[in-house]
Amino acid sequence: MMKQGIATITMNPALDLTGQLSSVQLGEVNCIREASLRPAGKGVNVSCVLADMKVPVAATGILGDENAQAFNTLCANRTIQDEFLVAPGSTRINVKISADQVTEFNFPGLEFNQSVISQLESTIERLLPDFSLWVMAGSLPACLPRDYYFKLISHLNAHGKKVLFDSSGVPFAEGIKAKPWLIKPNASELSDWAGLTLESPESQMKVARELIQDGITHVVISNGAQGVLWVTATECWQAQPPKVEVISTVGAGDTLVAGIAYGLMKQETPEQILRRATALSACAVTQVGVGVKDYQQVEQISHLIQIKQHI
Ligand SMILES: Nc1ncnc2c1ncn2[C@@H]1O[C@H](COP(=O)(O)OP(=O)(O)O)[C@@H](O)[C@H]1O
Ligand SMILES: O=P(O)(O)OC[C@H]1O[C@](O)(COP(=O)(O)O)[C@@H](O)[C@@H]1O
Repeated sequence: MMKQGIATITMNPALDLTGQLSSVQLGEVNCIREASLRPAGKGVNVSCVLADMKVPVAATGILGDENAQAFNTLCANRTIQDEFLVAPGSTRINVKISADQVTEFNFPGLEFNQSVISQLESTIERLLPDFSLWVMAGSLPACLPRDYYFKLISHLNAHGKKVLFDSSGVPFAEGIKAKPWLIKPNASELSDWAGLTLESPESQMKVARELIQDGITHVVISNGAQGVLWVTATECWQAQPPKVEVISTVGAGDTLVAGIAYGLMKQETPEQILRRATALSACAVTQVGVGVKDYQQVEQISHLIQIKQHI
């Protein structure tokens, strides 16, 4: 029987090695004040937030067998259905340095062969009857063809599934050709794709409407501290978070995706969905690592989100 839950696919998971210091001196020795190493990657992060919100969630993707344990433990601790496959080698480590701003180093990822790709595809096949909402997020490791998301999204679409897709660069450009149900580029990823500088809500809305005409249902554009613009064929909503203390912006986009997925799954109104999702992502930047740490803080911030509907 179909579960009321969400499945996530992370083709390129990562351990995030996060360090904090007051300022980075390029070309010098920089001593890190606080450090942490956590299992992450876009779909993994989305899964953590959803699991914290008590959504049944299954997470799949391909890990390196040398450091898969951290992900397996995360799934066990957060009650995430662990559907990860392993291939020989090490899952990549991405480095995130928080100083006056965050500098991120995202590494290319694991190399694996066709046999593990076939295992992943069989896993997806097995999960298909259980989940109607699928989140596919992040980069693609170099061993996969650049249009691999096109293939996966087309397959899920053919089975009547709703795909929430968040990627960048060529994998994003190729993936959206399959018309996922929802996409969540940030403003700069959308600008890169369009070959334009999309700074104003009006210019973003125009490009979003073109994508919608082409067959995508929801275009959610995230804009850092400036919030979110959500466009459908008939509506356009904008959310502005309040000013918050920023500790790390890593995982803010993934938290937003989780919040939107949650509200859509619960069939809430666009305003309810956007208010909570924006609050969740604003709270995410006040902490290191993803997850809902303080529900009261989310509730308080949700009342401070300014929502506007464009007519
Ligand atoms: N400085 C900030 N203050 C409040 N909310 C923020 C801040 N930065 C990000 N957010 C929230 O997180 C969402 C995603 O952040 P963004 O940086 O646009 O995504 P991505 O991580 O995908 O690049 C934003 O739309 C916003 O709601
Ligand atoms: O798959 P990519 O695009 O290389 O990104 C992976 C990185 O993005 C993150 O998922 C964070 O993403 P967001 O800041 O966009 O939410 C990190 O945990 C991870 O290191």
